[in-house]
Amino acid sequence: MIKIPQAGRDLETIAVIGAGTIGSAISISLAKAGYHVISTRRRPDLNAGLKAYGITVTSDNVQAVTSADMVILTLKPADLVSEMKKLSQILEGKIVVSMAAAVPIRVIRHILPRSFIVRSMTNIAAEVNAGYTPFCTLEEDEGKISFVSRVLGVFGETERVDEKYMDALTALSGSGPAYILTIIEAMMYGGLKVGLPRSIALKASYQTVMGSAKLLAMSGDHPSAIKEKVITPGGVTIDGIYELENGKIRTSIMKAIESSTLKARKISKDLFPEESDKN
Ligand SMILES: NC(=O)C1=CN([C@@H]2O[C@H](COP(=O)(O)OP(=O)(O)OC[C@H]3O[C@@H](n4cnc5c(N)ncnc54)[C@H](OP(=O)(O)O)[C@@H]3O)[C@@H](O)[C@H]2O)C=CC1
Ligand SMILES: O=C(O)[C@@H]1CCC=N1
Repeated sequence: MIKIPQAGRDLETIAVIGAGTIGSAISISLAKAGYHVISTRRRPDLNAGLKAYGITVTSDNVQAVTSADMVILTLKPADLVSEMKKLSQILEGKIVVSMAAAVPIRVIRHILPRSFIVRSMTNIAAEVNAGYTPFCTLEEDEGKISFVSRVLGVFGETERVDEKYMDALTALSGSGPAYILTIIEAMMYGGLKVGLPRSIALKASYQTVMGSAKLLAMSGDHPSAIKEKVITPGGVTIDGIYELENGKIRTSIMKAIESSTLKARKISKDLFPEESDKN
C-alpha cells in the first residue's frame, strides 16, 4: 500500500532521479519548502552545491527510491525509459512523477504497471516557486492526487490537465522561460543601444516583464486591453509597436511554440513508434 504522508507531520522524502538542470532546480525548491530531498545523477560531484540546502546527493538510484515517499524523474526521455526498466521492481507501489518531455503515460505504465503514475511538466522558474507545473494522470485515488498536487505546488502554480495538452504545454511553459529570457535580453540590448548603463538596462527589462505579467494575472484583463492603456495616441509607444509588428514578433513567437510542440511530438514518435500507431 502506498503511504501518503501528511503535511507537516512526517518529514516527507522526495527522490529526484536525474538531477541535472531541472532536477537540481526542483530539488532546491523542495528542500527550501521543508521536504527531505535525495537527488541523484551519475556524476554526483557536480551537484555538491546542493548539499548546502540539506539535500542528500548520490548516484545510487536504488537507495534514493527505496526511502522516498514520492519519486520525481527528471531524466531525458531516452534515459527515462532505460532507467525505469532497471528500477521497475523497487518503484512498485511508489508515487512516480515523470517530468520528462514527450513520454506518454501509457509508456510509463507499461514499464511500471504497479506504480502510481503522474506525468508533469514544470519550468526553470520552479527554483524560485514561480513556475507553472501542469500534470496529468490516469489514476483515480484523490488522496494521492492531492498529495502530488501539494508537492508540485511548491514549484508555483499547478493544475491538472488532460494528457493531450502536455506536448503543447511543454513547448509553451516548459520551454517558455527560454523565449521570455530572449525577449528580456533583446530589451536590455535595446537599452544599451540607446545608452543606458548595463545594470539599469537589465533591471528595467526584467522588472517590466515581471510587472506586466503580475498586472495581467491580477487584473484578469486580456493582454490587449492593458496594452491599449500604454499606447498614448501620438506618443512614444506606438512607434515601438509599429516596429514590433513590422518584425512579425507575434508570428515569430507563435511559430516558436508550434515548432517546439512539433518537436515534442517527433521525439515521442521516434522513441515510441508503437504508441503513435495507436493514435
Ligand atoms: N531544463 C528544463 O528547463 C526542463 C526540463 N524538463 C525535462 O527534464 C528532463 C531533463 O532535462 P534537463 O534537466 O534539461 O537535462 P540535463 O541533461 O541537465 O539533466 C539530466 C540529468 O540526468 C542524469 N542522468 C542520466 N542518466 C542517469 C541515471 N541513470 N541515473 C541518474 N541520473 C542520470 C544526468 O546526470 P549526469 O550528467 O551526471 O550523467 C543529467 O544530469 C528532460 O526530460 C526534459 O524534458 C522539464 C521541464 C523543464
Ligand atoms: O528543451 C527541452 O526539451 C526541455 C523541455 C522543456 C524545457 N526544456
